[in-house]
Amino acid sequence: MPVLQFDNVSKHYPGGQVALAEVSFAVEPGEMLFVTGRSGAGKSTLLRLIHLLERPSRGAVLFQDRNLARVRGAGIARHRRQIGVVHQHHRLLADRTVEDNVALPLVLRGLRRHEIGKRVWHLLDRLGLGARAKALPGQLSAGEQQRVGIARAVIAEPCLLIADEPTGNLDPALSAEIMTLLAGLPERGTSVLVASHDLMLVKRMRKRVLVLEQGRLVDDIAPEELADA
Ligand SMILES: Nc1ncnc2c1ncn2[C@@H]1O[C@H](COP(=O)(O)OP(=O)(O)OP(=O)(O)O)[C@@H](O)[C@H]1O
Repeated sequence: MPVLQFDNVSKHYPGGQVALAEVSFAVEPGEMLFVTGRSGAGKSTLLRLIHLLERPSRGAVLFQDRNLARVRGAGIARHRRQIGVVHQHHRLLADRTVEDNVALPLVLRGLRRHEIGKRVWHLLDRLGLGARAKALPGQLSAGEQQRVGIARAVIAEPCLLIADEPTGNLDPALSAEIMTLLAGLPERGTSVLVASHDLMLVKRMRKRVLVLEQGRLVDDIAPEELADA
């Protein structure tokens, strides 16, 4: 069963702007893929539909075989808890330590303090952030801040991780590092969907690539096709 499926999805914003037009694709458990395209191609809209910040004008978005059109009210927060989100700007809480920021999704799920501490420290260690656990976000470099943002997004082991331009404000070397982290970090079984306009960087990752052009899905490139890119 795909973790995520877009079935002929169109999105028109009020005012008539067509952001997505008849987009169909499926994402399997554990798959990593990129969505790329120029500014305005519809990448953010696609992610916003998954996170229920927008609703399709036509067609259906299915998450684990469930049509999201049926998810309403309190179900929206429940749905969002199953998805990890990495933002372009990390959106960490400035007055909380790295450790507390990463712990937050587990605190919201009501896990015991001891269990939270264990999981947070284990993940921070894997990310090379162990020594920064007690620092405030403002005391970290941009790359470190983004790594903390990723840690927070994956700590609760979501079945889907989505990232909108996660390297938007980082230099090329750091961008590659963050993309590699996104590809390798999630537990097995977590699917990862990353929106990025940086086609060169995306191609180098050798993963499946969806290409959007003015809201249309014009290409769905398999990793094998990128072997010589
Ligand atoms: N809230 C909105 N109201 C009206 N039009 C919108 C809205 N959000 C996006 N759009 C339009 O929909 C189209 C797709 O926008 P979207 O933000 O999804 O593209 P994008 O590929 O993520 O672009 P970028 O890389 O610049 O973030 C654009 O033409 C945009 O102007």
